[in-house]
Amino acid sequence: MGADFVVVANRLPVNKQVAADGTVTWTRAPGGLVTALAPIFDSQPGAWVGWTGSADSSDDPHVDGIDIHAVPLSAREVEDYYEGFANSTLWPLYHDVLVKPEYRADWWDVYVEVNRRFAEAASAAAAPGAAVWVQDYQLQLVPAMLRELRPDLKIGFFLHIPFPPFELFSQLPWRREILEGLLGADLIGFHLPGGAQNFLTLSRRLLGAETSDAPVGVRSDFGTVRFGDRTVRVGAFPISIDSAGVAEQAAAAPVIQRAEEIREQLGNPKTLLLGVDRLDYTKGIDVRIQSLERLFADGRLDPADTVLVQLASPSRENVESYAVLRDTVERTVAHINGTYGTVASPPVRYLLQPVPRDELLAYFVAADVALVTPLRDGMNLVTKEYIASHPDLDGALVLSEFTGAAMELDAAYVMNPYDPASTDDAVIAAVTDDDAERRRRMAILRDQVMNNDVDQWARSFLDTLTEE
Ligand SMILES: O=P(O)(O)OC[C@H]1O[C@H](O[C@H]2O[C@H](CO)[C@@H](O)[C@H](O)[C@H]2O)[C@H](O)[C@@H](O)[C@@H]1O
Ligand SMILES: Cc1cn([C@@H]2O[C@H](COP(=O)(O)OP(=O)(O)O)[C@@H](O)[C@H]2O)c(=O)[nH]c1=O
Repeated sequence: MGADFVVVANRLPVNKQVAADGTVTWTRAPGGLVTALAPIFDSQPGAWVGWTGSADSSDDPHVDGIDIHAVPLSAREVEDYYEGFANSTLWPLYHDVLVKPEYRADWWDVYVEVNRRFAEAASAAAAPGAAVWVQDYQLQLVPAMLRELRPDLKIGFFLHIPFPPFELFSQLPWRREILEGLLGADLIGFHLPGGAQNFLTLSRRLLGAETSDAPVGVRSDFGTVRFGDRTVRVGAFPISIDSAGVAEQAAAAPVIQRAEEIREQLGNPKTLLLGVDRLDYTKGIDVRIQSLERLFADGRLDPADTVLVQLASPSRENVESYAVLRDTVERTVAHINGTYGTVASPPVRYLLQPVPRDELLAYFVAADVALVTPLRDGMNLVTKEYIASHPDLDGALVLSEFTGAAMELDAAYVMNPYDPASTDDAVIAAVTDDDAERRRRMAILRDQVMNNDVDQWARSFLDTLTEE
């Protein structure tokens, strides 16, 4: 039978709970993608193909409204496919080579094998003529593998991270295979027109494919690649959040009360700065902490009335570059607190734990300034969540120009994370500008975020994929 709509992603949208008596229950994970696709799953039979997140697990999760197809991964596959090729080769290569990508043929072989398994699971899950939407860099070979198994399907692919230019992508020993894998799709989506443009150039220069010349627009003016006897469309679809949902949750009385409590617990500082990230070297956590140290040293900010809360969620902990980053961040935090703090009031509060949704929203509400300073980031949803949490137009956003979000949110205090002066000046302006200027900027940011939500993202991609 099969489903008319199938999502294929590295991770399944499920949470596992084990009761004291060992009973296991599964719930839908409240992530962005599953929220965006919920109305689509509610209106037609839908399936989701993905990994549970645990190695060597025989878990077979069930949740309401989505037909879950778990793809099990062995411990060795997690090492070679997920930590290896996905996160030690592709992730750094696609993020401006911020750390040196490792090119290993044994990792590549396992990446191919795991992608084949995902393609087979998707093929088994899909009804005749179904729309299948493949997600992200972990699964770039799935479109072509799936097309070979099921030429009847409409296949879409969306890349959630930046797509690099010719000069960087060409380093990859398997560059042709990746492009050919992606070109199995009918529609390939990127966050930004620049990523789509890079893909067109690479298809032309590395595969000799015939490509369109006109600039790619946002949700419009799609590019084309003629590949074999098919024409593949290429477009820009910037992802967003459930803007109204976040705004509503952030305005709830318990969240507001918790926000006040947080400020009180921090000693009611004049300025509360906030960073919220996976602990990833792309996120520029070190950039903002070093800026704070300079601003204290130069006397431009007073450590007695400024607090930075950095919430860092552990990520990819078995990958060495992540361990190195953790060490750097923790040494810098200790240095600033040792130099500029007192025992009772260290200026940097650092938490290395995933923070649950409601608690996170309370931090967004509480913060005077959000510091989003990545060296490179596909979009950065935290940015949009912070904006949606400030209906009263209080709050200010310092935003790196190297995030996808910066294309839409240029009313933020935009900074260059590679330029210490630009970073410091943006932080100071966000902290010291008068209320009128901060509110003027926040009003423009809110207009953009509230009028462009994740539902629009999903619908615009899927409508484009399925239109005749
Ligand atoms: O699954 P993990 O290895 O734990 O990593 C978490 C996710 O990180 C990446 O997120 C990206 O997608 C966001 C939404 O489009 C975007 O805002 C952000 O800039 C990207 O970094 C990754 O792409 C996902 O596949 C991971 O699940
Ligand atoms: C640190 C932290 C984050 N979240 C939530 O996770 C996502 C992060 O999305 P973003 O696009 O900013 O970046 P990556 O996908 O990680 O590269 C966002 O929705 C955060 O609210 C969380 O729930 N808990 C955490 O501790």
